[in-house]
Amino acid sequence: CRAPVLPSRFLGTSPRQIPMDANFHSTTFSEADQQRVLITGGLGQLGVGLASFLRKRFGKDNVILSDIRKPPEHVFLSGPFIYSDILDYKNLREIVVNNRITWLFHYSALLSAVGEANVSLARAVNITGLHNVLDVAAEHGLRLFVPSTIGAFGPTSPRNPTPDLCIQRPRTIYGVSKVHAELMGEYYYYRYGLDFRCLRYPGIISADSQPGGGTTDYAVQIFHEAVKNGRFECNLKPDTRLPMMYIDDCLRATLEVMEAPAESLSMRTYNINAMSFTPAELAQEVRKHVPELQVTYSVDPVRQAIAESWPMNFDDSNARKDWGWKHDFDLPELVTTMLNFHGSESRVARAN
Ligand SMILES: NC(=O)c1ccc[n+]([C@@H]2O[C@H](COP(=O)([O-])OP(=O)(O)OC[C@H]3O[C@@H](n4cnc5c(N)ncnc54)[C@H](O)[C@@H]3O)[C@@H](O)[C@H]2O)c1
Ligand SMILES: C[C@@H](O)[C@H](N)C(=O)O
Repeated sequence: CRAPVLPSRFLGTSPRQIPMDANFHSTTFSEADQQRVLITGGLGQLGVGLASFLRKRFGKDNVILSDIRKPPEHVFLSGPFIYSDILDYKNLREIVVNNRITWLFHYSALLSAVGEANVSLARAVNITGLHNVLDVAAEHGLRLFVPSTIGAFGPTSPRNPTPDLCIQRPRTIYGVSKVHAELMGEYYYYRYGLDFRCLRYPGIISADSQPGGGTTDYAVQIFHEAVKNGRFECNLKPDTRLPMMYIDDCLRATLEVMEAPAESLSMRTYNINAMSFTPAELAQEVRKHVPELQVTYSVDPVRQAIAESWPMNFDDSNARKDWGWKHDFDLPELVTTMLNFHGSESRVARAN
């Protein structure tokens, strides 16, 4: 039984509690249909693509991208951008109120490898920042999406395949903070009625954005290097198997779970998957198009230890059953799409 009574931090200067029968969504039906979206941490590998995807659905001006970094010109010109530090609770609340936000996609985070290099910052951004986002979302009746990751599992989880519900004892601050996010989001759902939705992403592969310091980054970098100079030095061992997904599938899954009817969701946190491969298998597929590609291995012990504690294959049968998740890109389509993008980019660069 859910009791939407919010703790006193909500409503800031007015410490009154919201009664049990409060109507969080005071908008009319037609207003509710037109979402106003905020994306935090939007200048990383995934946020700009998400903004462009959501703008096609909700209109350019209804999707606000935010970050603490300065946006490149093409991003600044492509739609609304504002500064938002998720560690600043009042600023976050002001943005939500002034822009009448209804949906929040919380992408700010320090990823697995950079998190291990700066644990206190990762703890602040990934845990304190999440608390701010949860409180603002609960206070203003937002639908909240928080991505989790294959990194939310650890060496004692079943790794091949990894189901939705199993032991989660990750050994990185990134993984610990993501398990915390999953549990806090679910707690706010049961305790306060927050419409929290969460997908555990595999390693995401994108053509026009750079990864932000994770363990799966090699699977993006190999394409840049293969096209640019025909050589790639991989920081994981050739037989390290990890679940992966092309960015278009990831962004589509994110919108699909946000639009799924509440009654179709038997859980609040779902695994999603597309493919699973090793560096050697990826290199072999790339060589079908770039036969001269040479791959050498110079293993980063931090990333290798992380990868060896993560799932090898992801069981996403609940997402497929509950809300019809289905990926489009397997390894051959991924490689062709990535090489087409980088090939045409380098042809343009050579022509200029
Ligand atoms: N990329 C992947 O492979 C992958 C896989 C699984 C889950 N995820 C999750 O998806 C989300 C987006 O991932 P990404 O790859 O785009 O990450 P990223 O590291 O590329 O970008 C994160 C962004 O957060 C911003 N940020 C840092 N501190 C902030 C603060 N105090 N306030 C506001 N913003 C701040 C950074 O400036 C950066 O632009 C993350 O939560 C990540 O955990 C990503
Ligand atoms: C898998 C994911 O969460 C991220 N790409 C990382 O490697 O840290």
